[in-house]
Amino acid sequence: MKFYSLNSQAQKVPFKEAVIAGIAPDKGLYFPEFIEPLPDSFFERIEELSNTEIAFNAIHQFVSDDIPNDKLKEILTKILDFDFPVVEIEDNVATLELFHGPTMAFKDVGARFMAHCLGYFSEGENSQVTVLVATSGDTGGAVANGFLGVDGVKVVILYPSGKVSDIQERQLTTLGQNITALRVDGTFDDCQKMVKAAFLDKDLLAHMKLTSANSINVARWLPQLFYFLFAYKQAKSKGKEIVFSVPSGNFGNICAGIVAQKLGMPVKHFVAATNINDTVPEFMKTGEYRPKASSATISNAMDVGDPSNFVRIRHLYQDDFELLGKNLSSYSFSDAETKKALSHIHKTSGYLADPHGAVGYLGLKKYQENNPNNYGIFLETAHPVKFLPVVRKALGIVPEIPPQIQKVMDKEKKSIPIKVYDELKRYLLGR
Ligand SMILES: N[C@@H](CCOP(=O)(O)O)C(=O)O
Repeated sequence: MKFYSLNSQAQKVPFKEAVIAGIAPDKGLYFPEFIEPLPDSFFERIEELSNTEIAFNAIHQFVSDDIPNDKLKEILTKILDFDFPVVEIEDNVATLELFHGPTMAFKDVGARFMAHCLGYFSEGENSQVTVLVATSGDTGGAVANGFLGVDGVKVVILYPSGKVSDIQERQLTTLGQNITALRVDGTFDDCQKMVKAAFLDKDLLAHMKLTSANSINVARWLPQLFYFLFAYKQAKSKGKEIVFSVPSGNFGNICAGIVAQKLGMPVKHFVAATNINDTVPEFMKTGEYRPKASSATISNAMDVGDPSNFVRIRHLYQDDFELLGKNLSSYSFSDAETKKALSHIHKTSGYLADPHGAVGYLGLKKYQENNPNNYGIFLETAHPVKFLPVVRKALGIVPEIPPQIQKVMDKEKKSIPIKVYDELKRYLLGR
């Protein structure tokens, strides 16, 4: 298996090279040269398989021989050491909880997988790699946790000042060691632009090896497809067609879900639910992709105006707008609607959702208005405690702080303020 750049399909590279580079030399996102469907028997007996076995079957073709099978299984066992339960909320509405990992957000699996891959690839090598990552909230903490203390790796996290929750900020600014946080005076898109500018900067690249730990990196992106398979394993016995509603910001998670479908997993439809940062819902209405500056919302991890992975989704449908529309719907919701949904879900089912999950719920309900009788699963991408003030205000409830979060609560936040790309470059070059 090789990966090609979405900007030019000429030069193909193996998994290892794609992971180490993060992004292709022509700045395109890497994409697998084929997606081989898994045998029917895999889906027939998925309920008998462990999560590690499911993940191994799904990811093996992409990793090929770059990591030996035993090592790959060992990595998967380590990173999948928590639960991914599907919880029923209403008739035909359930949620897939992806927040039981160390930083309580769905990024934990991909971040830890990538950290282990890089760790394996750099074994016995005496080189240093700098992992650059832009975050609108959850990626930063997961990457900081996943890469903490990994030899030969320095992590630099860029986050938009004042636009992530207090707990998210603590998760990415308090660990120290090989992790540094840069507090950017701007939006997530500004952070993401600076990271991409660094990959284009020949002068910088002459001095250091850089890679990305955002979902543009295939080792961060692809493991997210496991979630959809784990959900299918739990929901299959319902005997109903499944609709997945995915709260979406940078669109890596939903794109991985579509890869799971390409692997042969039965899915009726995908819903990409966004907050008011509605670049994709607008595209699905008009066929025109018009990125815009992101606006701050209470579901801040989705405050993205130019989602990196949407280009991969378009590629999966050969840029055929009609074909895409048959499999994917996209709706956007305001903060007022999100708060109302948080409260509605809690009142009617007792379930405590987070603002991102609430947007996913709204997307699913909207789809089900015209498409009843399917079984809908919306993804709960982060634990509600990460958005304490929002949940407290909307529901008057203070969720109990789990130990994973408690351990960062009293630590001192440390970050370096920056405004423009030159400041990032100077920091990276130690000038
Ligand atoms: N929602 C993200 C934004 C970056 O997404 P990624 O999946 O590409 O890392 C966040 O929480 O930072």
